[in-house]
Amino acid sequence: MSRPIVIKNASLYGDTPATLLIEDGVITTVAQDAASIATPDDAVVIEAEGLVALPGLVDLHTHLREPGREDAETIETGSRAAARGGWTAVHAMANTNPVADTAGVVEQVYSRGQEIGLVDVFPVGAVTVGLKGEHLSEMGAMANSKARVRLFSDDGVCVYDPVIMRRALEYVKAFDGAVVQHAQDLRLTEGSQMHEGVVSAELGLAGWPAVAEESIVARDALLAEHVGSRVHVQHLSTAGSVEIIRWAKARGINVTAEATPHHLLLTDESARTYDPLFKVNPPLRTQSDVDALRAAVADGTIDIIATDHAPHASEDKDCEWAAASFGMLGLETALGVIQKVLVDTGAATWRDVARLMSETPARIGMVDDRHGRPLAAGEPANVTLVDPNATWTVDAAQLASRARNTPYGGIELPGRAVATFLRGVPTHLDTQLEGAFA
Ligand SMILES: NC(=O)N[C@@H](CC(=O)O)C(=O)O
Ligand SMILES: [Zn+2]
Ligand SMILES: [Zn+2]
Repeated sequence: MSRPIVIKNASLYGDTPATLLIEDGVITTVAQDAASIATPDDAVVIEAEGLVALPGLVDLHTHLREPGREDAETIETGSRAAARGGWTAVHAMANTNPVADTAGVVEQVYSRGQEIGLVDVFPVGAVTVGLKGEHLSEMGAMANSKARVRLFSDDGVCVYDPVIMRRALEYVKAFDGAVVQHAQDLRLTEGSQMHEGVVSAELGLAGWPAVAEESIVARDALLAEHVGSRVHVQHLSTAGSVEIIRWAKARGINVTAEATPHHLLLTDESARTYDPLFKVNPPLRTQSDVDALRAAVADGTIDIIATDHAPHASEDKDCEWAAASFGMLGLETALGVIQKVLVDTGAATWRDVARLMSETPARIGMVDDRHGRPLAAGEPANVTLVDPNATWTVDAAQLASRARNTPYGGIELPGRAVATFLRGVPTHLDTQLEGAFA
C-alpha cells in the first residue's frame, strides 16, 4: 500500500489554493484550509504553493511505434515521455507493424501499457485492414476485447473511400464509438512536402493545399450527419477547416476536432530552414491559419488539444527534406507550448486547459471513466502539478522519448509538469520534489 500524499496549497485549476489528501489512489479530501486536514503520520507532504493542479492529462493522439519500430519509440519510453509531460492516459495510434487491426494486437498494446504502469495506454483500432482503405477491420472484436476500443482511425492515411467511411461510421454506432479521421485528400496531396503557398513556391517544394484537408472535413461531417454517427477530426490545420467545423456544429452534427500544439505555434516559414524537424502532416500552415486555430480553441469550436507525438528514428529525420518522414515529438513539450500560446496570451485559462487536455479528450475517448474527472473528494487521484513560473530550454538529448525529433530544441518554454500522479502513484517527479518521496 502506497503512502498517503498531501498536496499542500496548490492552485486548483489555476484558481483558489487548496490542499488535496490522496489515500490508496483516491482523492479523499479537498480543503481550502490545509490545517483542517488531519495529516496521516506517514504522509508525503508536497509544498505546492504556486503550482497549478490539473486533472491528469489525456492525449487522444499519440504514436508509440510498438510493435514494429521499437528503434523510434517503445510503449515504455513513450509512457515515460508522457508521464514527464503531465499525461496520465494516451491513445495509441494504430499505424504500427503489425497494424493494430485485430483484437490480438490491441490487447497486447493495452496489456504492455498496464504492465509498465506509467500511463494508461488505450489502443486506437485501425478502421481498415492494414490501413489499406479497402476492407473494414474487425472493429467489433476490438471493441469487445479487454482493450475496449472505442476509437478507430487509419491515422497516417485518410479513410479516403466514402463508402468505407460511411460503413465505419455506421458500425461504431453499435458501441458508441467514433471514427477518428486524418483528413487528407490523397489525390490532391500526391508527392506533397509542405503547405502549398508562397513559401512552397519560393522553395520549390511540392505543396499540400488547404483544400485537401477541408474537402475531407466537410465530406465526413456530412456523412456523420447522414448516418447519425460520431466523427472526430484529427490535427485540424487550416482556417477553412475551422469554418467547416463551426458550421457543422451549428447544424447539430456530432463532430469534434483537435488541434496540435505545433499547429498553434509554428508556420510554414520554418520550412525555409530545410530542416526536416519541421516536416509534418498535415503541414505547418500560415500565420492566419495559426490565428484562426487559436481563436477556434478559445471559442470552443476546436474541442481539444492533442499532441500527435510522432517519434522517428534519426535515420528517418537526419536526411534531406524530401526523403525525411513526416512527424514530430510532442508529449514532453505540449504543456509548455500551450501555456505559451494560450495561457500567457490570455486566450485560455488553466480551467480551459483542464477541459482541452483532460476532460473533453477523456469524454471523446470513452474508454475509461477514471480519467478526465474533477479534482474532488472521491475521485481517482490522477493529478498533474504544473509550475507556471518555470522556464526551461528544450534539450532534445534530455527527452525521455527514444526519438530526438523535437522542433523545439534550444527554445525556451514556460510551464513544466513537475509531478504526475496516476491513481495516486507518482509517475513523474521533478528533481525538486523527488526528495519528498525519498
Ligand atoms: N503526423 C505525422 O506527420 N506523422 C504521423 C502520422 C500522422 O499523424 O498522420 C506518424 O505516424 O509519423
Ligand atoms: Zn494524421
Ligand atoms: Zn498521428
